[in-house]
Amino acid sequence: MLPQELTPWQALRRSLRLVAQAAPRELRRLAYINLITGIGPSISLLLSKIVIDEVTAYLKQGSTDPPMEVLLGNSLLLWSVAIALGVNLIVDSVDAIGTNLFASLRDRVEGFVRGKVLDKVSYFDDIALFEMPELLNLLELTEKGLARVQRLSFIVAATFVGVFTFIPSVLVSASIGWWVPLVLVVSATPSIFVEMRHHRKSWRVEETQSSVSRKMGIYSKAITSPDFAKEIRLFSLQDVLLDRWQGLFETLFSNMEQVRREGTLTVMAWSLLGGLGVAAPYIFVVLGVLNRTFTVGDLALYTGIILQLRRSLFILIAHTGDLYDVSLATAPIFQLLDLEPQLVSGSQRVLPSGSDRAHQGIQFQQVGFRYPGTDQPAVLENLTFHIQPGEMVALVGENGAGKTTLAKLLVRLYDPTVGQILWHGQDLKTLDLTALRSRIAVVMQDYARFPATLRENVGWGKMADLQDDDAIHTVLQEAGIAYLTDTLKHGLETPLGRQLENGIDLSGGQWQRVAIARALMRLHQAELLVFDEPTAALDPKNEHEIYRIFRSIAQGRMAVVVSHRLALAKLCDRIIVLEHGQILEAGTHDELMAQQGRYHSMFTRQASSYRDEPLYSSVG
Ligand SMILES: Nc1ncnc2c1ncn2[C@@H]1O[C@H](COP(=O)(O)OP(=O)(O)OP(=O)(O)O)[C@@H](O)[C@H]1O
Repeated sequence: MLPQELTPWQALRRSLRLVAQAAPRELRRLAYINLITGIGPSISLLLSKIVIDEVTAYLKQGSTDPPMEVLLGNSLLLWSVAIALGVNLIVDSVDAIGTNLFASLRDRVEGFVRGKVLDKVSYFDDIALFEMPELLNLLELTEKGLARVQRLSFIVAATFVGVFTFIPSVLVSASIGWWVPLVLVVSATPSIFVEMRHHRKSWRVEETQSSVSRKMGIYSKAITSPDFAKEIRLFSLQDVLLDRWQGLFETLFSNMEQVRREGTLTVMAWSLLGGLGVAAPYIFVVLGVLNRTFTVGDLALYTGIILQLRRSLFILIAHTGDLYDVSLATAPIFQLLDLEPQLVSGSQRVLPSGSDRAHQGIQFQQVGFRYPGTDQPAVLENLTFHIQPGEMVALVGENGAGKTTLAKLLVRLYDPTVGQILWHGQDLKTLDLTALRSRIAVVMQDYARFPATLRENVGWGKMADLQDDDAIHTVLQEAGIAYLTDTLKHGLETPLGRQLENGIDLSGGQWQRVAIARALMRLHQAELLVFDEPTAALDPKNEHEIYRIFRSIAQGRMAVVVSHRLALAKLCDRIIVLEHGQILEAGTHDELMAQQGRYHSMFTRQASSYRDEPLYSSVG
C-alpha cells in the first residue's frame, strides 16, 4: 500500500487540472483582467513615445504659443495624452478587481483540494494510514502540498500577467532589431534551469526531513494540547519538550538554510548573465538616438520596453522555478489521492446467517498478524477458536499480549496477515464493510471524544436515530448517564469538549459511558458486541453496573470483552488467555481455575486485592 512515484510533470498537470476544476469562472475572469494589466504598460510606453516625439518636434520649432492651445490644437498629442491617462486609470481600477478575484481563486482552489484530500482520508477504510510511519509522513507532506496549492493559484494568476506583458514587449522590442528579444530571452534562459535545480534541492531536503517535521508537529501539538497540559506542568516537562522541538527545528532549518544559501549564490551569478543581455540592446538604442537613427521618443519607448521585457522574463523565470517547486510539493497530494487501501470492502451486502450450527458464529482459523510496515515479530500467531452465537467471550492477558489487536481484526480494522476470520462461515473480507460494521457495536479502548453535542456524541452511533430523543434517552439511561440531560445546561444539545465554544468537559468515566451509549444505539441490529476495556475509567461501583448492563445487552448475541478486570471475565461463557499473541489457555472460569494455570494465578492475585467484592468471592 506504499505510495506510487509521480514525476513533477505529472503532478503539475494534475495540479493545474484541479485549479481549472476548482475555479473555472475566477480563472477566466482573471485572464481577462490580467490581459488588461499585462498589455497596459506596453500601450503606455507606446503613447509616451508619441507624446515625447510630438513635444520635442514642437519645441524644435521654437514657437511661443500658449501650451494649452498647442495641446488642444495637436490632435495626435491630445489623444495620446488622453488615452495614456485612460489606460492608466483602467489598469489601476481592474487591478483592485484582480486582487479580489485572486483571493477567491486561492480560497476556492484550497477548499477544493483540501476537500478532496479530506474525503479520501475519511473514506480510507485501511486504518494503517494512521499507524504506518511511511503513510503518516505522506500525510505530513500532503499538508505541505496543500499550503503550496495556494501558491499555485498565485503563480497561475501572475503567469497571466507575465505572458500578457511578455508578448507585446517581444513585438515592440523586435522593432528595434530582431535580435533584441532573442538576446534577452537567451541570456535569461540558464536562470530557469538554475532556479529549477535550486527548487529540486530544497524539496529533496523537505522530503527527506518530513519525519523531522512530523516529529516537530508531534511535540508542538503536545505542548499546545489540553490533553498534555496538566502533566507537562506537574512533571515540569516544558524544557524537555521545548528542547526537542527546538533541536528538530534547528536541524530542519540548518539543512534548508544551506540549500537556500547555495541557491541564492548560483541564481545571482546567472542573473548577471541576464543583466549583460540587457546591456547590449540598451547601449544600441542610446547610440541609435545619438546618431539620429532613433528619436528621443524611441529612447523612452525602447529602453522602457527592454526593461519591461527583462522584468516579464524575470517574472516568468521565477514562476517557472516556483511552478517546479509546486509540482514537486503537490506530488504527495496525488500520491495520497491515488493510494489504494490494502483493506477493501467486500461486495456482499446481505450478511450470511450460517446455514448450520458448525458454520454459525465467528471462527478464527490459524490467524496470524503483523502490523504493516513493521519488522517486529508477529503480534498474533496461529489463533484458532470459535465464538458461538449467543456466546460471551472474555479476552484476558498481560499488557501487550495482543488483545486489542485481536479486537481490531474482529471488527475488520485490519485483515489477518495469515489465516482467515469467518462470519457465519464466510470470510470477513468478502462482506461489505458498512453492512458488517452495522452489525457490530463497539467500544474501543481509545474511544473517541467527539467535539460535538451530547446528542451527536451518542446519536452518531446510529445516524438514522440522531433526532429520536426517546432512542437517545433510552441508551443514556442504559449507560447510567440519563442524569446528564438534566445537569447539563442545554441538555442533549450541550457541546461536549472544552475546545468548543460553551463546551462542557465530562469526567473520564462519563466520557466512557457516552461511548458505551453510542455503541448501544445500534444494539438492536448488532449481532456482535466488542468492548475493549469498557470499565477502565470507572470506579468499582460503576464498574459493577456496567458489568450488569453488559451481561444484559449481550444476551443472545456474540460478545467479546477485553478486560484486565477478571471479575468481568468470570461473567463470560468462555475465557481466552492470550500470551505473546498466542492462546495460552481457554475455557470457562471454573475450568481455568481448576487447571491452576496462568488464569488461576492472575485471578487469585486480583481477588486478594479486591477481597470485599462479591464477584471475586469464589476464591478464598
Ligand atoms: N499500531 C501498531 N503498530 C505497531 N505495533 C503495534 C500497534 N499497536 C499495537 N502494537 C504492538 O502490538 C502488541 C500488542 O498490542 P495490543 O494493544 O494488542 O496489546 P493488549 O494485549 O491489548 O495490551 P493492553 O492490555 O496493554 O491494552 C504490542 O507489542 C504493541 O506494541
